[in-house]
Amino acid sequence: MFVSVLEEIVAGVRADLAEREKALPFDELKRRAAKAPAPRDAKSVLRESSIGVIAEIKRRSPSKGPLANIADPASLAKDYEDAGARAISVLTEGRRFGGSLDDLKAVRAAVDIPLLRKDFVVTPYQVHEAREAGADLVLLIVAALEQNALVGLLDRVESLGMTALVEVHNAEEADRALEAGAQVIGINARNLHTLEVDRDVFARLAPGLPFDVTKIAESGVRGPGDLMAYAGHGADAVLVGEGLVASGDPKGALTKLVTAGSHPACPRPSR
Ligand SMILES: O=C(O)c1ccccc1NCC(=O)[C@H](O)[C@H](O)COP(=O)(O)O
Repeated sequence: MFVSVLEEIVAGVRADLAEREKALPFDELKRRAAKAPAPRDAKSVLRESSIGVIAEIKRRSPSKGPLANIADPASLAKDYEDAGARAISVLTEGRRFGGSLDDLKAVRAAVDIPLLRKDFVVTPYQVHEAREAGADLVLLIVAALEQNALVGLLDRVESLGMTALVEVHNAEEADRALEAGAQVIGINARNLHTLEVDRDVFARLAPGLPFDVTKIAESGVRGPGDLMAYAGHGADAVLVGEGLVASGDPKGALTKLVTAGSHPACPRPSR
């Protein structure tokens, strides 16, 4: 039987999750999450009048292997914040991306802008973990979730005051995201089953989304030209990992993107 990359990742995530659930009962986790400082209003931050950048902390990936030796994620996050990132994405998956919830906690202590827990969230337990670690946004990948689970997790994220970034890669997934009530939709250029990157997916799907849905272009941004192209197709923000962490100068690379995004010649998100 063919097992896709996404299915393999989710199987590992579930195994690791079972260990954490044994170590910390759900009720206790919920109590701790309820005591965390209130989440930031990421929705408003992502709907400013110029295209924004969500800068990602990404050590390695299934598609590229090792990308960057990030010994101090808090310091990288501070550089991102100083360079004008609108939000920071922290990959917390350990096996394939080398991330952790400790990374998220360290980043939370270092910056004030909204934080995304970027992981393969399949249970409510992970949503409360995200809140406890200080996340303001939680990624929900439509391709990894049955519709009932997607609806339940989205509701859980919002009931904790956070924002769900609901990720899609094709028209059917976009319909499912809208039916579930998603208000912030990430269109990922990367097919998570095959790892192929097709930057044209955003241009194909974004026009079919309602104008009041916030649209994030994910993956494949390697420089200002890609950001400008996504802006031309109506993106409110781009989510960038490899193009920053593997550049040798993440702060400089982000500054170039932010400068391009705020240039008068850069198309503005349409409202
Ligand atoms: O990056 C991967 O290889 C990958 C493989 C399987 C599932 C998810 C994967 N990446 C997560 C992401 O969506 C990206 O980290 C994010 O969009 C940034 O992409 P990029 O700028 O191309 O690093």
